[in-house]
Order: sequence, then structure tokens, then C-alpha cells
Amino acid sequence: MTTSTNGKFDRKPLIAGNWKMNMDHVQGITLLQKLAWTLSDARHDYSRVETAVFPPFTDLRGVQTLVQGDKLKLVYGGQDLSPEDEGAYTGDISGAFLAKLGCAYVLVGHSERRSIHGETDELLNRKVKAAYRNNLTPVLCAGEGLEIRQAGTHVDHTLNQVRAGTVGLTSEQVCELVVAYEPVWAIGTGEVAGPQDAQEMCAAIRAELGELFDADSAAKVRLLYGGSVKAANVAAILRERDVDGVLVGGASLDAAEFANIVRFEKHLLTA
Ligand SMILES: O=C(CO)COP(=O)(O)O
Repeated sequence: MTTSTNGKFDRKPLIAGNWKMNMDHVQGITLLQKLAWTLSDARHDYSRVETAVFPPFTDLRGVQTLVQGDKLKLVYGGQDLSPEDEGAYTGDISGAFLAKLGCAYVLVGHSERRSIHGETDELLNRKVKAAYRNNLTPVLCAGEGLEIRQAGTHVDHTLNQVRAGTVGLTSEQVCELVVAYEPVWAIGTGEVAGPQDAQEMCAAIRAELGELFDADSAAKVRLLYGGSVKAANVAAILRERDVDGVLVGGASLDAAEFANIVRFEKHLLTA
């Protein structure tokens, strides 16, 4: 990445697969081997796009062994982390443990954690800070539900989540930040937000981060769209100026489909 123009082409596209609670550690290795094989078979230029997977915690040790052993050009991360680094927090996973397993990223505040586990903005801000403290890049997830979208307050709602999640960060930290805009009504539903919807929100998030921090740092933040992304719709989404990548759920469980999403540039001409 260069800092010369601070435009879209300075931000490396990030194609991320969130496996959610799918794939045990044996299935996970098979999926990753298939993915690596598919990408290498197509002589994919790994250097142009960053590919990341977010497997369940129990898969991470096996993923680390495979990625390091076979020198795969993939990075990986956890789907969540504790706001604390160690101690009496039964069932929680420390960011320090994720870092030790070679994780580069960690998801923070996925809508399923917000809704099913009642995670608050205040807690998520502590998790974002725990990620930085442990040299993990947080992927802060934000986005509105259907009622909010229908009421037309989706931009305010999402910006509030981003504001709350980034309280107390330094500009240097913000430069590394990844924010995933995932409208809840588009997750796992087959409903995909239009490219213009994704662009509208990503531009608003970048502008807000520019106000909160500074324009140069905001220009470096990578903004992802998530919600029913597939090989057939990824290129149109990634043509948008402020959309720098995608966070893929269901389609990341199919190696061939996910590989086609990673190779989105190939579909750009026809999008
Ligand atoms: O939640 C998502 C990724 O984090 C999106 O899931 P789907 O791609 O299955 O809609």
C-alpha cells in the first residue's frame, strides 16, 4: 500500500470468509486444502488480493499448521475475542491466544454476536482495543436490521455503531482498521444490498472516520461489504469506490465458489 493518492487502489482488497459455526477441525482442513488447490490451479495472483478465513476456534491450530507447513498465501483470524487477555473468564478466548496461533485478524461485533449474545457497543469497543493490544487487526462489523432500513435511519444507526466501536483509538490504529458493513436483512437471506447501497454506507463510514480522526487515516481504512455475497455479484460490489472487500458467509463454505469470489477481478469486465 502506498500513501500517495489515498484512493481505492492504495487499499488492497480483502476477501474474507466467515465460516461461522460450520466445519469441524477435520472438515476445515479439507475445505482449506481445496481452496488453496483451486486458487493455485488457476495461477491466481495472490499478491493482488488478501484472502482471509475465519474458522471456528477449534479449527485454528490445524489451520495454522496447514498454512505454515504448505506456505499458503492466506491469512486467518478468530470470529470473536475476549475483552480481557487472561484470567477467570470461563469459555472466553483471549486475543493473546489468537495471536499466538498466528491469527492476523479477529471479527468484532458480528451481528450474530450482537443479537444472540447481546454484545453492546461498549463491550465491542473493549474488544477492539483488546485486538490492537494483541497485534490483531479488528474487523469491526456494523449494520442495520430491516426495520431500521425501512425507516430510513440506516446510515445514522450504522455510524453510531462505528463511532462507539472506535472510541479512544489512535489515528495509527485507525489506519489499520477494517470495518465490515453487514446489513442484517441481507445476511443469509439471499437478499443482497445493491452496490449503491454498499457504496452509500461505506462512503458515509469513511467520511465519519475522517471527522473523528483525520482524512488520511480514514482513507487507509478498508471497508468491506457482507450479506449474501456470491461470485455472481461480487464484482459489481467491488467496483464501488469505497468498498474494498467482502465478508462472505455461506458462499465461503464452498471452495470453488469462494475461490471465484477471490478472483473477482476476472469478473470485473462483465459486471
Ligand atoms: O454474515 C455474513 C458474513 O459475516 C454474511 O453471511 P452470508 O454471506 O451467508 O449472507
